[in-house]
Amino acid sequence: MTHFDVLVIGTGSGNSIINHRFDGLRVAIAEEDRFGGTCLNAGCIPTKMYVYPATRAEEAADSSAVNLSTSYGSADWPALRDRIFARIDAIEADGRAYRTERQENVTVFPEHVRFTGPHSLVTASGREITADRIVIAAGSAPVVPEIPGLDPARVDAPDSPFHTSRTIMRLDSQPESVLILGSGFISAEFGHIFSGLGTRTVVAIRGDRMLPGADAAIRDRFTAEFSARHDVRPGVEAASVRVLDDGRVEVAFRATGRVPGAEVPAPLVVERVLFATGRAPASAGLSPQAAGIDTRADGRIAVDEYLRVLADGAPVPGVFALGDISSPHQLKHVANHEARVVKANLVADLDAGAPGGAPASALTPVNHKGVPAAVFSSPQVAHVGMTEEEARAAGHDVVVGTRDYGGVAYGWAMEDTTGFVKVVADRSSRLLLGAHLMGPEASMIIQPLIQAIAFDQPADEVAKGQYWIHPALPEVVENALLDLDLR
Ligand SMILES: Cc1cc2nc3c(=O)[nH]c(=O)nc-3n(C[C@H](O)[C@H](O)[C@H](O)COP(=O)(O)OP(=O)(O)OC[C@H]3O[C@@H](n4cnc5c(N)ncnc54)[C@H](O)[C@@H]3O)c2cc1C
Ligand SMILES: NC(=O)c1ccc[n+]([C@@H]2O[C@H](COP(=O)([O-])OP(=O)(O)OC[C@H]3O[C@@H](n4cnc5c(N)ncnc54)[C@H](O)[C@@H]3O)[C@@H](O)[C@H]2O)c1
Repeated sequence: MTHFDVLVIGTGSGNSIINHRFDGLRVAIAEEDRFGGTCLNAGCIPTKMYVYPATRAEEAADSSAVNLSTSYGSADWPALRDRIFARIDAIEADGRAYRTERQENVTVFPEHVRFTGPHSLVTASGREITADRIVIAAGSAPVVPEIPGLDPARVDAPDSPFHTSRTIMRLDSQPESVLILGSGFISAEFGHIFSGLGTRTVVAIRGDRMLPGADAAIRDRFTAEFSARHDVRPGVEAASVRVLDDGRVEVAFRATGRVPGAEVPAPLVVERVLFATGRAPASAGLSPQAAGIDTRADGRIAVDEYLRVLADGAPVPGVFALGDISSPHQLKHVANHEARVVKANLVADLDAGAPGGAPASALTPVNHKGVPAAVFSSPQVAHVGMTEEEARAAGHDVVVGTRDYGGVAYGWAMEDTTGFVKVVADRSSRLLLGAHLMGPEASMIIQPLIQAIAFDQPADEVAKGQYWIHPALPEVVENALLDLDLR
C-alpha cells in the first residue's frame, strides 16, 4: 500500500493541475494510455491538423467560383500523418518524461486504476494506492454499436478495418474508401477530412439531418450543404458487417424508420469503417460503486458546482472530478476551465488542512455560461448559447437576427452562397441568448458573440458601440446583430 497526498487519474486536462504549488507533496498520476489525453493524441489537435489540408485540397479541387483554374492532385498521406504525429508524439513523450523522470515528488502509474474505496485504488498490476485527495479526470471513450458480424474486440485492433477516432488517423496509407457511421461532430469532421483528401467517403446517418442538438437552421442548412459536398445516406444504419478475404468490409444497411421513404443502399464494400457514434464517460472502468460515488444516468461521475464528487448526494471529502468524465460538455476548453476550477478548489482544500475541510465560501464554482463549440467541417459551424427552440422553451421574448455571408462585402469576395449568421436575443433585456454560424471561419468570427454572452453585453451595444473593420468578414456578425428588432 503506497500513500499519496494527491492522486490525479488521467493526463488530459487533469495533467495541468500539478504545478509548483504541489512541490512539497507526494503526488501520483495514473495514465493507462498516451500522456496528454484525447485532445492531444487522438482528438482536437490531430483532427484539425488533418482538416486544414483537407480544406485546402477541397478549395484547390474547385476554385471556379472565383474564376481560378485549379485542381487537386493527391495527398502524401504518410508524410502528412508523420508531420502531424511527429509533433504530437514528441509532446506526449516529453510530458511523460517530465512527470516520470524529472519530478522527484511525482510517481507515474502507467496503467489502469480503479477504486476499491473512497480514497483507495488498485492498479491493473495489483499495486494498492491510497490518497488523501483525488482528481478524477478520466475522460470519455468511443461508443461502438452492436452490429451482427462485428466483433467488438476487432474495433481499433491492429490490422483491423474497424476504427474509431482513436486509430483512424494513424493508418499506414490513405484509404481508398471509408464508411462513416454517425451524424455528429466526429462524422462531420472526418467526412470532410477523407472526402477532401480524395477518399471515396460515405456517411450513413440514422435520421434525416446532421448535427443533432444544433439549432434547426444550422441542422437544415448544414445538412443540405454537407450533402452537396459529401455522399450522405439518411435514414439508414448498418444491419450487418462481413470482412472479405481481401480485408475490406461488406456492409449491409437497413432503414431506421426515422425517415419516410429512405432509400436503403445496396451492400457497400469499403476499405475502412469509422464509428462516429458518440462517446461515453470512462466511468465504468473506475468502479465508482466501490467508492460509493454517484453516477448519472449517462454514466457521468456526479459532481456539485465546485466539482466535488458526490456520494449519496454529499461531497466525498477531497475528491474532485473534471472534464468528459463528469461534465455536461465533451469539449476541451470546458475540460480546461474545469481543471482550473479543480486546481483552485484543491489548493483551497489543502490550505484548509483535512480533506473536505474547505467551506463552500472558499471554493470557486464552475461556470458553464455561454459554452461555445465549433465543428471543423465543410462548411464550418460554430455556436454558443441557446438554440432558438431552447430560448422559446425557456420563456424568453425571443427575437432573431440573421445575415448571409453573401450579404456583406467579404462574402461577395468569397462568392459564398450558403454561409449565414443567426443570433437569438431576448427583446426585453436586449441580451444575446445564442448565436449559430455556418461558413468559412465561423469558429473565429463568433468570438465577439461569445464575449457578449459571457459579459452580458446588450446586443445593440455590441453592434453599434464598437468599430467593425470594413470590409472584413465579421461584418456579417455586425449585420446579424443589427437585424435584431429590439425596439
Ligand atoms: C476526434 C475528436 C476530436 C475532438 N475535437 C475537439 C475540438 O476540436 N475541440 C474541443 O473542444 N474538443 C474536441 N474534442 C473533445 C476533447 O478531446 C475532449 O473533450 C477532451 O479531450 C476531454 O479531456 P479530459 O481531460 O476530460 O479527458 P481525456 O483527455 O480523454 O483524458 C482522460 C485520460 O484518462 C485516462 N484514463 C481513463 N480511465 C483511466 C483509468 N481508469 N486509469 C488510468 N487512466 C485512465 C485516459 O487514457 C485518458 O488519457 C474532440 C474529441 C475527439 C474524440
Ligand atoms: N470540434 C469539436 O469540438 C469536436 C470534434 C469532435 C468531437 N467532439 C466531442 O466529442 C463528442 C463525441 O463526438 P461524436 O461525433 O462521436 O458524438 P455526437 O454525440 O456528436 O454524435 C453521435 C452520433 O452518433 C449517432 N449514433 C449513436 N448511436 C448510433 C448507432 N447505434 N448507429 C448509428 N449512429 C449512431 C448519433 O445519432 C449521432 O449522430 C462530441 O459530442 C463533442 O462533444 C468535439
